Parts: sequence; structure tokens; C-alpha cells
Amino acid sequence: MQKKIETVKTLLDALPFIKEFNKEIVVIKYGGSAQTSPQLKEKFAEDILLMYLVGIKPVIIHGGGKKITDMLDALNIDTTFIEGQRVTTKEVMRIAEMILSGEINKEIVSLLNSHGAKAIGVSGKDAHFISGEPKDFEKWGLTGNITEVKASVVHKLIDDKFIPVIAPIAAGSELGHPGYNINADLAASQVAKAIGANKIIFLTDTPGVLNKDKELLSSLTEDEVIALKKDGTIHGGMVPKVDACLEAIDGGVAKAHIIDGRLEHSMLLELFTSAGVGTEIVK
Ligand SMILES: Nc1ncnc2c1ncn2[C@@H]1O[C@H](COP(=O)(O)OP(=O)(O)O)[C@@H](O)[C@H]1O
Ligand SMILES: CC(=O)N[C@@H](CCC(=O)OP(=O)(O)O)C(=O)O
Repeated sequence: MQKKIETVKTLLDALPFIKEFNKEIVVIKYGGSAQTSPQLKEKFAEDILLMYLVGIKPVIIHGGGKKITDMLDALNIDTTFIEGQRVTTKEVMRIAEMILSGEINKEIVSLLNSHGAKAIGVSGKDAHFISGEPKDFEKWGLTGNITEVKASVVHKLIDDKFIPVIAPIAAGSELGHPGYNINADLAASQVAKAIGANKIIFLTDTPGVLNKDKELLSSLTEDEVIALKKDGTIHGGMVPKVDACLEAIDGGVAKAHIIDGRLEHSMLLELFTSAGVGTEIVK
């Protein structure tokens, strides 16, 4: 009996948060680094389903950088990063699209659907809903910046009770263009802004943003982020993530969090408890 009461209490504790986020759009960036063991993937699917069933509207943008690198290595194709973003030759683009849209996107969609959700997988090429342009063709090749997100496409899917699962590929404007490889963090913030999300959560493989002594920084302002980037404390893959958080909150998304995707149910802890987890980037 005591255990049953505890369960009811836990549910009641979550009530204010369920009320707060009910009917709100929450964008989840599911990083390649957080897509590790089959057990963690199952927990991810359970969390998304629970959010969905209590009335939150989840939109997932996934990465997959590590898998792209593994495949390029297996094919003996060199790959380099500049400022945390991959240099994308035509050959790399083909592999990136194959892994992102072909493998990872469908894996996440199948996982969610096998748990009873109605997930639908798309990339920015579908209905040309994300358009891109080269970031700097000489330097990065087909690595792109997003020029437009047609929010109506995502809203239609949400209105029809689908969970959109988005691969970070943008369409090019010319006929037969291979498209652009978009850093998934930046794709997530652009989509979140365009669709009027209330919150964006980045799931990655660290407890959040860490300081030089590897301690968690639970909250960071824009000025603090700038200083930590300048002194190299924030580097590599964390750079596009903090930039994406700043972009999202500047664009009207109320909350931006970087949390540990290796921690079971970290998304539920962040959404439904007052303690929260990870790092919140604030204005
Ligand atoms: N200050 C920092 N705090 C935490 N992680 C950092 C920091 N600076 C750089 N990183 C690196 O950023 C990585 C997360 O970025 P990335 O590997 O691109 O993940 P994802 O696949 O989730 O996008 C961490 O594993 C860590 O190596
Ligand atoms: C331009 C660029 O860097 N694109 C990324 C897209 C995937 C990604 O961002 O994956 P994670 O979120 O797992 O890092 C890449 O090619 O790796």
C-alpha cells in the first residue's frame, strides 16, 4: 500500500509541470553521442511517449555524427571538422545523407512506433521544408546554413498527432542539388524558433556544460558562454550546442537545456521535477 501511495505522490509532484508544458511544443535534439546502448534507446522512446501522452508535443531532431565518421572511416574516406562542423565534399554528403536520413532516422521512427507512438520521419528535403545555402563553400563544401524553415509542414504533422523526427539535411534551390549537411544542433534551434517551441532540450554525452575542473555549470548567461568559448573551456562539439541554445532563446524559445542523454530518463527529470538536470542557458 505504502508503495502505491508513493507512486501516486510521484504523479502528483509532476502535476504542476504537466500543466506548465501541456500543449506546448518541446524540441528534443537527440545527439549521436546519446544514441548508444539499446537500453538507453528504449528509455528515450519511453520518455518521448510519456511526454506525448500527457499532452506535450515533442519534435525530435537527431544527429549521428559518430556513425557518419565510422562509415567514412570504414570506406577510407578522410573527414575533417572546422569549428565543430564537418567539411562536406560531395562524397561525404552522400554518406551523411545515407546515415542520417536512411539509417538513424528510420531507426528512431521504428523505435517510437514500436512503443505505440505515431512517429513520422522526414528530412529538410521532404516538401523542401528546410532550405539551405553553403556556410562557406571554399572552406566547408556542402556544409550549410539554414535559410528557411516552413513551419506549416511541422505544424500540420503535430496537428495530426504525429511526432516529427527530423534528419538535419537541407534542400538546395537548384534542380538536382545534393542538399546541405547541417549541424544537428543548429538545425534543432532553427526549427525550434520557426515552429514556436516553448523549450529545447539537447541530449548529449556529458552531464551538461562543464568548467575547467569538470564541474557542472547548472546555469549560464550569454556573456558567460562567450567567455568560456574564448578561453577554450567550451570547445569542439559543445560550441554549436551553446550557440544553438543562444540562437533559440534569442528567437523566442523560453527555455534551452543541455542534459546528459546517458542518464536514464534525464528528459523526464528535466521536465517533471523542480531540481532539473544539466545546464540551462539563460538570457
Ligand atoms: N565545456 C564543456 N563541457 C562539456 N563538454 C564539452 C565541453 N567542451 C567540449 N565538450 C565536448 O562536447 C562533446 C559533446 O558534443 P558532441 O560530441 O558533438 O555531441 P552530440 O553528438 O551530442 O552533438 C562532449 O562529449 C565533450 O567532449
Ligand atoms: C555540418 C555537420 O557537422 N553536420 C553533422 C550532422 C550530424 C550531427 O550534427 O550529429 P551530432 O549531433 O551527433 O554531432 C555531421 O556531419 O556530423
